[in-house]
Amino acid sequence: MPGTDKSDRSFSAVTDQEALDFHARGRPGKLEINPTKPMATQRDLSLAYSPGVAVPVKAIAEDPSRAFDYTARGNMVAVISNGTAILGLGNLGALASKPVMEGKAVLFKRFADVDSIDLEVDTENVDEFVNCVRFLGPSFGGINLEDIKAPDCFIIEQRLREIMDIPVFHDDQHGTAIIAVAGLINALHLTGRDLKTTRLVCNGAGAAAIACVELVKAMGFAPENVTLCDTKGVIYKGRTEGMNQWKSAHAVETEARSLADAMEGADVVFGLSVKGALTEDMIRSMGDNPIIFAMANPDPEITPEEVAGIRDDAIMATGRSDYPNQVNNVLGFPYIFRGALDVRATTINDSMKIAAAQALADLAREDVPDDVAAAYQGVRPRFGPQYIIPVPFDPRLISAIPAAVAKAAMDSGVAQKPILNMDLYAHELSARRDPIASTLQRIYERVRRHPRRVVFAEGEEEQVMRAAVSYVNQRLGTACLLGREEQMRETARLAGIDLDRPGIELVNARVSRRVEAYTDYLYSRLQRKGYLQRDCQRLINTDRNHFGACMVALGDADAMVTGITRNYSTALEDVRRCIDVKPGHRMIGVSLALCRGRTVLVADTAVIDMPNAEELADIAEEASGMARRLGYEPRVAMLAYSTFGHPTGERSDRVREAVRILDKRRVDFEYDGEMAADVALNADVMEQYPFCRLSGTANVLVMPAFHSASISTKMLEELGGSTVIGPLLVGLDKSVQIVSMGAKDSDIVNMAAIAAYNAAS
Ligand SMILES: NC(=O)C1=CN([C@@H]2O[C@H](COP(=O)(O)OP(=O)(O)OC[C@H]3O[C@@H](n4cnc5c(N)ncnc54)[C@H](OP(=O)(O)O)[C@@H]3O)[C@@H](O)[C@H]2O)C=CC1
Ligand SMILES: CC(=O)C(=O)O
Ligand SMILES: [Mg+2]
Repeated sequence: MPGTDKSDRSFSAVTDQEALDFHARGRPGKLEINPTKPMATQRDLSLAYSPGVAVPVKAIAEDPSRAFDYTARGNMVAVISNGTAILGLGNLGALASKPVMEGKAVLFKRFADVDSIDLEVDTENVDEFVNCVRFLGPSFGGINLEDIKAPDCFIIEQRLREIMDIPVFHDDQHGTAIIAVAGLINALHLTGRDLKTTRLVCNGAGAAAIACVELVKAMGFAPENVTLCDTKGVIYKGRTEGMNQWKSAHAVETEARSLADAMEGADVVFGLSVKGALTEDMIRSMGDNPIIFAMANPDPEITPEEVAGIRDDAIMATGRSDYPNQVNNVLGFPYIFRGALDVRATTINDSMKIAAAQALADLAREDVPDDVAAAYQGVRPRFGPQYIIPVPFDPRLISAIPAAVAKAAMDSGVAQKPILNMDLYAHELSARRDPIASTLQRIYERVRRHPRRVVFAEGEEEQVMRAAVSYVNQRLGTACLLGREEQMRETARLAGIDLDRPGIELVNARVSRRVEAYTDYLYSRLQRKGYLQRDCQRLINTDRNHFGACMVALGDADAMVTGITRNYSTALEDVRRCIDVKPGHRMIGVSLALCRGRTVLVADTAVIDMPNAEELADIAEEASGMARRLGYEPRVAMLAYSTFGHPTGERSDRVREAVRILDKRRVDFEYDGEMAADVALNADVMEQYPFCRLSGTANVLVMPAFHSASISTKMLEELGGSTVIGPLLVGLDKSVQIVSMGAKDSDIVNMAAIAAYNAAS
């Protein structure tokens, strides 16, 4: 079959403990609320609260549409569940559904910049549930119903749609149907099938299943070719047991009574039931080139490995992210609501759903550009059986799907605020993408393609062990944990960490056969700096930074990460005794600051205390090289307290001189200065200097000295709510990264991945 690649689980599953730790760490759960206006002064309080707040209150009372101007309503969606059908886990109650609902709320934000809050409603009574939700309408721009069992979900959604004037969308029905249909359109195309004669069996007759079969019939499937099955078997005409009106509407005349009967010769099977519901015999009995969407979560009705074991002509999809072809409603709900909110749609109608499905299907057929390939494990996918649908991290989704949905809303007359310039809208949509996620994604995917052996020097620390396990689980390479084996095993046992897995190596410096080689190497470097052979031997035997750095220096490992037990400068001194600066380069620290959707690189945040003009020019060169390696085209601002000569002062002269040096060096990136931070970062302020050579606001900030770099990045983090990654060490001959003391396991993995990435580049 064209385009078939070897089936490949793209990245690791997580352990139960990792999942619990992830949710428990820091502030428990996955969500918090942040104000969007300052609330610092008496005046702020007077504006935000009494008396100022009375003004928008009266305006909204006069004209309800003003709520979209003066409140968060227009970008706010509630994810509401009673927990009666949580994923494929069944009815576990409202409270137990909260992790899933928080997760959906976070996905709204992450993928489409929609603010979202989860609401768990503790009732299984349909009237109570409807009443609860209907009165919440003024709070939200949309309602996303989730994991409510059939048939209650049909009644609830229908009634809420009738009484509410905002979009009400049951994700498990329509979200799932839209994505499944998008995948199906492409799978039918690849197998050359005509949908009028294609036979589909759907196992499960609940929320997701009923919506899917309704949509495939709306697409043109013949009703007699679509067979629904539930726990009682085939839903045939005349069946009475376990029926309801929604199932009856899809009952067929057939002799088949069991799922196995129905599957014989079928072209397509949709699994929307529970783990393991499809057997190998059933799959064997299907027609040629069968299309198998096993969509139960978290575990599918049958696994891709099981299918691959019995036939090689199937197009296989699951609801999970760790197999190719993820048919999951995460591809739909964030973007569908984004489009609906942006045109202030009163509802999400069939035209909008079909537009979303078609846009998704079309996207999978397009060539994948370079910057998108990273989202696909760095392997550029080609439309085919292993790639019938884009992955959730595909950065094109945010512009393609909402635009299609918004246009369909306008064309079908449900948009209250039409978009006038669709090109501009597509551009605005792309700007909503979270840039750090793409950057880290790119780094991780590149390392996955070139897995690296990384030394985790502080291997006895619990969070370092967790980071090492995560590094290996994510298929980034081998993790060498340095430490005393007994100590590491005991700590791991107490913390419930499993170190006995392929890819984790425990390295004890005291008994290593490489001690002699490392000692000789270190002695050759330090003998004229006051060190005796036995001093070097002691360093190698007892100091893990020295041992680890020598592993990297002598090629026994590709990269190293350290830093949680020692301050940065001490760790750096240890490393520098073993590793040189790359010839022709200067060692600096670059921090990545991510704030309100913007990423800036700040340098030098680690090494040179008070750089002279020459050194500032070097910093600009190193930082711009790093920016390029991370996928940014550098626009470097040489920062000072003054801008282009005013006010004057010795510190600014040095920065101005650095700009002249860069001019002489004829470097191949944009730079200018000296300039103040607001000129560098604010386009309106920059406009006051029309001669400024930067083509846009700066994305690389060269600070005049270490102290200003360190102070400003820490302030950004503590006061500005920015995420700061780094300092990343740049310019060393071998790849080493130093985390800050007390770093969390997730920070350590990120740094290990960056170290591995630098080793590869
Ligand atoms: N990939 C995705 O994006 C999505 C996947 N899903 C998955 O679909 C499944 C169903 O979810 P949802 O529709 O919301 O839940 P519902 O509770 O509404 O429906 C469940 C349906 O599954 C049927 N069922 C349960 N066990 C079996 C079995 N062994 N054989 C045949 N049918 C069975 C039930 O039959 P009966 O009517 O006889 O009780 C019922 O019809 C879940 O696994 C969920 O994770 C859901 C939404 C999105
Ligand atoms: C994905 C989803 O919504 C579900 O499995 O219920
Ligand atoms: Mg769901």
